[in-house]
Amino acid sequence: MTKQNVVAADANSGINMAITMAVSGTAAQKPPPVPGSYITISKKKLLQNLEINSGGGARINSWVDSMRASSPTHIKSSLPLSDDQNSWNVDHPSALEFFEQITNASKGKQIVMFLDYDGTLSPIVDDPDRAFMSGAMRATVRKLARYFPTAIVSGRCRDKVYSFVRLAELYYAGSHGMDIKGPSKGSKYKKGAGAVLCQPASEYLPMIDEVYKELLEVTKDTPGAKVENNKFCLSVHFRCVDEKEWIELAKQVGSVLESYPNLRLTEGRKVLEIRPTIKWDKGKALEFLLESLGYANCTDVFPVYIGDDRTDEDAFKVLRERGQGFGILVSKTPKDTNASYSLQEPSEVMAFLRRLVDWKKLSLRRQFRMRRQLEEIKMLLPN
Ligand SMILES: O=P(O)(O)OC[C@H]1O[C@H](O[C@H]2O[C@H](CO)[C@@H](O)[C@H](O)[C@H]2O)[C@H](O)[C@@H](O)[C@@H]1O
Repeated sequence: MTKQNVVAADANSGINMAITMAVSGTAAQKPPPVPGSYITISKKKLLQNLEINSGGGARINSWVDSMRASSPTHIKSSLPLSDDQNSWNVDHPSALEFFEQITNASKGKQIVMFLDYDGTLSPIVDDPDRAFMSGAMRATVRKLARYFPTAIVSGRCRDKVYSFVRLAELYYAGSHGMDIKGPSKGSKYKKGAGAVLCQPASEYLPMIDEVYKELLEVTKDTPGAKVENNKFCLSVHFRCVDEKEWIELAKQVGSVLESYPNLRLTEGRKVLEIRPTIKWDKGKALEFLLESLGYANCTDVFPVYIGDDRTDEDAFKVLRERGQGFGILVSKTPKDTNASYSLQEPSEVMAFLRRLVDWKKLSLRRQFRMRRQLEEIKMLLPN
């Protein structure tokens, strides 16, 4: 594990490590995963290693110690952050500071915008039901969608994220991309008039509902735990759970998932995410949306994906592999990422989106002026 990766650990790295150790054995056997990385956990292994049935109390205590030791407050104080920060700034420069480099790279191409919601358009808050985006952000995204096809790609249920964003002219990919719908009105990029375009996990709906109820039941006595039904996937939030209870919560989740081999567990920001094992993620959703917009095999498309979470890495990776456009990671601290640029927080995302709109307006005006001048020159020329 590099120093940079250690510093990058989000505040949920503790439970990350607990689950990783639950999966892979003790801390000494294997290093914890790179904090920015995307982990998929086999429920069987999770359960076995948590030793729910064989009373692995001592081991669990040592996990808790590791969780405490790995939380950013403990690490930050003992590492020279500035070195990491410096190399991070070089490798993932600010998309605001390097704005011209970005727009130059997009010249002659159609920019398509992909925006994650939580932590990108709205600040992270304790209560997931109150993660509202500001009116100013909404106005900015509305303007953005006038100039570029724009999609919201979220782990949340599509209806829920729509109720926060409230812009009918956008594409929405909810449930980590497993529920995609086109703009219902007001978009020149509209395809399929608000139709549901893709729901690759629809057969999982009854199972997800069942697991939701079971998770509600098993976690009901864990103060601060919150289970969120995101339609094709579920979230178990531990942001408000005392660190001492994290292992217990992981056990509770493991005990339910044991009976569902077709579901997998991944992690977000202080949240355990349960979803179908199908090969579908935000990266696949991005590809699907590009295809729906008619840019499947185009070289003149420039997708820009802005996100803050591990699940956004799938989309960053797709862009890197396609060699098209780029990802922007929203983060204040260095993280292991496939994004090319960074922005620190939602307010910077808004500033970046505004600049993009202003830049586009200006270049359209320039194009218009040039066309008019050409027309005038043509008129002056003899036939
Ligand atoms: O893909 P996203 O739009 O980023 O959704 C990922 C998860 O976001 C939400 O949880 C996160 O934001 C909450 C509100 O700020 C915060 O309380 C929580 O700790 C974060 O993990 C959402 O509630 C989850 O269902 C999404 O999976």
